[in-house]
Amino acid sequence: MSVFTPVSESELRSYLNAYELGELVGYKGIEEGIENTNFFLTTSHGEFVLTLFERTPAADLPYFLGVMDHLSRAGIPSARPMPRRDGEVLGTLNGRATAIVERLSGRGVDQPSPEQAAALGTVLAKMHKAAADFPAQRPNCRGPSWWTPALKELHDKLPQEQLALLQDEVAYQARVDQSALPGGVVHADLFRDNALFDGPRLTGLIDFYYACNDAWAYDVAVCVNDWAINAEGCFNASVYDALVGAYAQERAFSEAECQAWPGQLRRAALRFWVSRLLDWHFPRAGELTYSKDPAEFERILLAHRQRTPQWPG
Ligand SMILES: Nc1ncnc2c1ncn2[C@@H]1O[C@H](COP(=O)(O)OP(=O)(O)OP(=O)(O)O)[C@@H](O)[C@H]1O
Ligand SMILES: N[C@@H](CCO)C(=O)O
Repeated sequence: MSVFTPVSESELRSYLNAYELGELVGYKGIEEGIENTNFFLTTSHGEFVLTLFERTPAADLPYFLGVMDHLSRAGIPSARPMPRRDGEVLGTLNGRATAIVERLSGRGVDQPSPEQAAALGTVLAKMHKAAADFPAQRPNCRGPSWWTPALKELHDKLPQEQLALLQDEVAYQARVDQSALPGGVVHADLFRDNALFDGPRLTGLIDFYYACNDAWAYDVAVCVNDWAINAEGCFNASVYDALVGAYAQERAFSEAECQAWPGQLRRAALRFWVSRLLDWHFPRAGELTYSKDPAEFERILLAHRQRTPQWPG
């Protein structure tokens, strides 16, 4: 259950006075999601999602909401933030920074078909191109300056073998030159639960709260690790081919990206292995939600270190 901050009907009615979204018809807490408090809202004007930001740093919210707004205006299926009467997209409710965005149709997928993976690849490449003129910048907060102290924190929690693997991978990543890779705004967390589908049609990209400026190939690698590789580290060849093939058709990888591809897959695996280890060993006080299994990403990283696929093409 992920309603960390309850909201009463009267609090919500009063909060909605700041918007031009009509009368409240109903609302319901959303159980999925482990970072923020989310509600589905129905008003006389339509369907929306209300988010009370619990963990996301307030200073970054204008960037995230700006990216969503920019992309939805460019025809990418991301939820448009609803402006308040004063023109702002952020408000405060029960002590939390709060936003209302449009509710997108569709549902997440657990086992994507090649068709759905291709739809994701196409939209991801379009998203990268559409955000190329987004003016604001935000560095990736899950890079070397984050995982180096994270490993120190984890030092006493992990067996020597895991620590050695993590340290070796961090050392490898430090030798990779990212500067030659083209990039821009990336989603950076586009797992299966952050894409909504209606059958084969991709109807929504959600949860832009790790979006940042980074290499585009890294964003593709984050997707591949979750969409095309199972928890044992085995590739699903048809999903992989469909995803990267559709991406490449929309935006071809440069020579530098092709060469960097194996390292990007490893970087993406390292990032989520470390964040899951932190969530596992240092759960939030009062946490009621489950932590995701860190070992999945250990296996994925090991698989990449043993036999990484080259970029097809
Ligand atoms: N704009 C939207 N349209 C439709 N459904 C949405 C929208 N935003 C969120 N949802 C629903 O709410 C759920 C939780 O949202 P989200 O994934 O953003 O949660 P979170 O707690 O902020 O992040 P995380 O997934 O990292 O835990 C999603 O799984 C989806 O069902
Ligand atoms: N997508 C992440 C959680 C949210 O950042 C994971 O599966 O570890």
